Amino acid sequence: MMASTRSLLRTKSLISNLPRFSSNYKCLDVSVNNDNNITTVTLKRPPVNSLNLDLLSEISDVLTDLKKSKSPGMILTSSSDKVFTAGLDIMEMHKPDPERFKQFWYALQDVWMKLYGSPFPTAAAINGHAPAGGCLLAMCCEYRVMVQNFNIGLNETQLGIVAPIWFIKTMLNTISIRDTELALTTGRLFKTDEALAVGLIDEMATDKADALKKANAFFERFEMIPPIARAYTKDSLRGSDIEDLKKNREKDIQTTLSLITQPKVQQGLEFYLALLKNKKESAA
Ligand SMILES: CC/C=C\CC/C=C/CC(=O)SCCNC(=O)CCNC(=O)[C@H](O)C(C)(C)COP(=O)(O)OP(=O)(O)OC[C@H]1O[C@@H](n2cnc3c(N)ncnc32)[C@H](O)[C@@H]1OP(=O)(O)O
Repeated sequence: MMASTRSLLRTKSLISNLPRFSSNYKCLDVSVNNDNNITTVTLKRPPVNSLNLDLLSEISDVLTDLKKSKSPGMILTSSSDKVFTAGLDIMEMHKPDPERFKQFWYALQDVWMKLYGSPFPTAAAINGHAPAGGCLLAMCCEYRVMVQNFNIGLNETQLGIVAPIWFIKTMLNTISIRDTELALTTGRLFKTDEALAVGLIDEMATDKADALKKANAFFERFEMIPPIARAYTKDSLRGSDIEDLKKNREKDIQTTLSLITQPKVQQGLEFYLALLKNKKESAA
């Protein structure tokens, strides 16, 4: 075979393996780094990237595309300069329509299973606050770099809600049992340096560019590691958590719906929403 034909075939096979991303994402920017083929997925749902059904569905789709295309890795970050994501969209939980809530929760479960269990390596460049569901997404990644002077943590109890067991398992996969218990029962939000001290993040960064540089450097660790060995090892560590949710998926949806619709929980959410609004008014 002529050298030029061989190189053409190689190029064709490379092209067919490249991730094909929908250009129709409304709440995400997706770009591939030409130097290392790592995909950066940027959350882009102003003002605070709260995770509603639309955003979760798009994240789920992009994770499917990355898996199909055998991506060498993904970085998750935000287009905001102060919020990574504010967690679940409280409006999806406040006076929810039951059918919509079920779809919303199903989409969240999907994102968790795909991100926590992704065969490709993942890093979060956390360039802003990451409370609750924001912390969950970051913890699903294998490596976290966080810009100084922001907050991260599972603060659900502060809202009068309970973090589901799979949120808890994700934190247990990240920090110690003791620190998880203290953090969850008090709904603690860690400052960046405090998060580093307990191992909730792996590195601090001065700004987003520094966070992206450090996140990109993480993937160099796998250059000499066969992807299949890497993926199986990750699955050995995380797979049983995912299996547990798969088995209990419907029950998890029903339990969450019945908890979230309790009058006391709804009052707590209303109070919390009012606090957010008051904060804005008193700052003005
Ligand atoms: C019962 C068991 C069942 C279920 C368990 C459910 C698990 C839930 C996990 C979650 O993720 S719950 C969500 C928890 N999230 C938070 O506690 C974060 C709340 N937000 C903030 O603390 C702040 O907004 C911020 C630090 C992220 C950003 O602060 P700042 O930049 O100053 O922005 P504002 O506070 O002025 O917010 C702008 C705008 O956005 C609205 N907003 C904020 N967070 C959310 C949210 N999570 N969902 C929906 N909307 C949110 C906020 O009210 C403002 O709205 P305006 O209309 O006043 O502009």
